[in-house]
Amino acid sequence: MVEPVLEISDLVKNFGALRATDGVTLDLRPGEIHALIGPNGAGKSTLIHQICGTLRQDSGTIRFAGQDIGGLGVAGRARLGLGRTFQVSSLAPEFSALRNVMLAVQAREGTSFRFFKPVMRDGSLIDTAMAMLERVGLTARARIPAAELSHGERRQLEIAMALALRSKAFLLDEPMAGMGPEGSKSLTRFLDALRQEAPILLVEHDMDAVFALADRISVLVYGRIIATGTVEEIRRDPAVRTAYLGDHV
Ligand SMILES: Nc1ncnc2c1ncn2[C@@H]1O[C@H](COP(=O)(O)OP(=O)(O)OP(=O)(O)O)[C@@H](O)[C@H]1O
Repeated sequence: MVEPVLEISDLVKNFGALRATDGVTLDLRPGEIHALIGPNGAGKSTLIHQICGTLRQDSGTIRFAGQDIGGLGVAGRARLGLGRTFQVSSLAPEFSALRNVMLAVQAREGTSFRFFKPVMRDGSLIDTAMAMLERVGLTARARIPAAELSHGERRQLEIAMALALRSKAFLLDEPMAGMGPEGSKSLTRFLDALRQEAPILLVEHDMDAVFALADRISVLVYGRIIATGTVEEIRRDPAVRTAYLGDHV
């Protein structure tokens, strides 16, 4: 079998008396979109935060690109190629789309964030960043401050930044949230192509997008994975229908 890019084993996270992650085991394989679905409060965001390092697990292991990343912080994991976009955006809102991507390119190359001026004069950095913006369809918006971009455009910008970091896996937390039907459709097409770049762990409530994109789906309920399978397997699973899908199938 092909080696997974990301391997989570028996992960546990408690918030006081609440077990938000209850023995989660899942993996992400090269080239796939693995969707993580489940009701509100099931623990999806908590899991993503433990993978990217903003929360530490109480027990269990997370292996990424062949190594145990449990001891690394957010920056160390990002340097290894863990690319993420969040429900709450991590963009610098006052900077242009182009400058945000340039900072990501710079971070990949290990240059300090402080030297903005020389960076803006570096033609090759601009070219690299513009190429990323072109990939996500934001060329015409390159000089617009991130704060003035639409919600959908900000999501595309975050993906351009993840591309700039040469991510080996993408963690996407509800990328469709707040998008209109057109935005969702075009983001779905984009994510479909993005999986060739790196596999995607996709947390998403939009079931049209999940069913269109996912190679595998895991269903999280009360911090536990109750089923993992293909779209058809998950649609048919009686426990999943009872716990979550109901009318969605
Ligand atoms: N920092 C925290 N302290 C205490 N409880 C928390 C904390 N973060 C999350 N929780 C609780 O952990 C559980 C899982 O929350 P989480 O946000 O991970 O769920 P989710 O599946 O992402 O939900 P949604 O689909 O609404 O985003 C919830 O009961 C939530 O109230």
